[in-house]
Amino acid sequence: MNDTVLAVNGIEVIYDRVILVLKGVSLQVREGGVAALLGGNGAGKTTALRAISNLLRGERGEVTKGSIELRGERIDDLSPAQLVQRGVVQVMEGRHCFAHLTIEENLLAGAYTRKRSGEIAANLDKVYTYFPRLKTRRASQAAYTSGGEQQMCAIGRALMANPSLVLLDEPSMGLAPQIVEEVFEIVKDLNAKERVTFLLAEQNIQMALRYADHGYILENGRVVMNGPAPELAGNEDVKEFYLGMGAGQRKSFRESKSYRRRKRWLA
Ligand SMILES: Nc1ncnc2c1ncn2[C@@H]1O[C@H](COP(=O)(O)OP(=O)(O)OP(=O)(O)O)[C@@H](O)[C@H]1O
Repeated sequence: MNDTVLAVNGIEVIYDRVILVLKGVSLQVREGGVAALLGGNGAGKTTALRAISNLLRGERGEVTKGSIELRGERIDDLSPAQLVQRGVVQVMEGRHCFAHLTIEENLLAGAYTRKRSGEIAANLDKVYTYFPRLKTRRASQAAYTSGGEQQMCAIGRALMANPSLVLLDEPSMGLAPQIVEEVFEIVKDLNAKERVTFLLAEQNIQMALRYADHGYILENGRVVMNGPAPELAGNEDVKEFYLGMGAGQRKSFRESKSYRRRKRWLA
């Protein structure tokens, strides 16, 4: 049985017609899974998510090769709004709540694809069940809530559209470790109880690998390694280069010892 919900097949992304940022990225996300796209600053994680949710055009970016499929159907030409209708919602990096609206108004803004008020009320209740902090802060203006609450609001707002696949860009950004953990625990809960599939982009590789079931390590626009999360977390190269557990500083993942050894094997 093929349980792949999202398949990205060898995509190339170019910004401003000349800046080649993704150089043939492929990945799969299975239905009900939590996949993590991992890598440092500028690796191309956000670009990959923008390509999937068709948000590149506003950035003068373009997918120039490859294809993207949702449950076996090409979605490359669908608008972000059509993607939301199909259950694909992106939570952008940096939270992007409407600062002057209250938390509840922000959440309701995420329900614009829903027509029935009963359904909207039920979704709001569901969001408050998963994010009790948001319920407490429902009447507060988003600008005056904490970074963690704003991140929760951004995820909650995405959930108001009843998504089956959430693309979550750097949920840990700028948050204290304890709050990051709280956010990831909620993601885990939503995944387990609501069967929401997640593709998350993260620099916090250690944390992401604790919650994801599969990871893709992106470096300089290419997937340099992928595998089940526990395997990646235990991998010597990953530990050495990304988790800071090895000796010495390396400039690139490609320089870590066994990666080079493996390349020779594969050559
Ligand atoms: N709109 C743009 N125009 C030109 N180049 C861009 C644009 N957006 C991103 N880039 C470049 O693409 C590369 C990948 O950026 P991207 O934001 O996808 O990386 P990232 O892995 O998400 O990193 P970060 O965690 O810092 O956001 C970087 O070199 C960046 O400078």
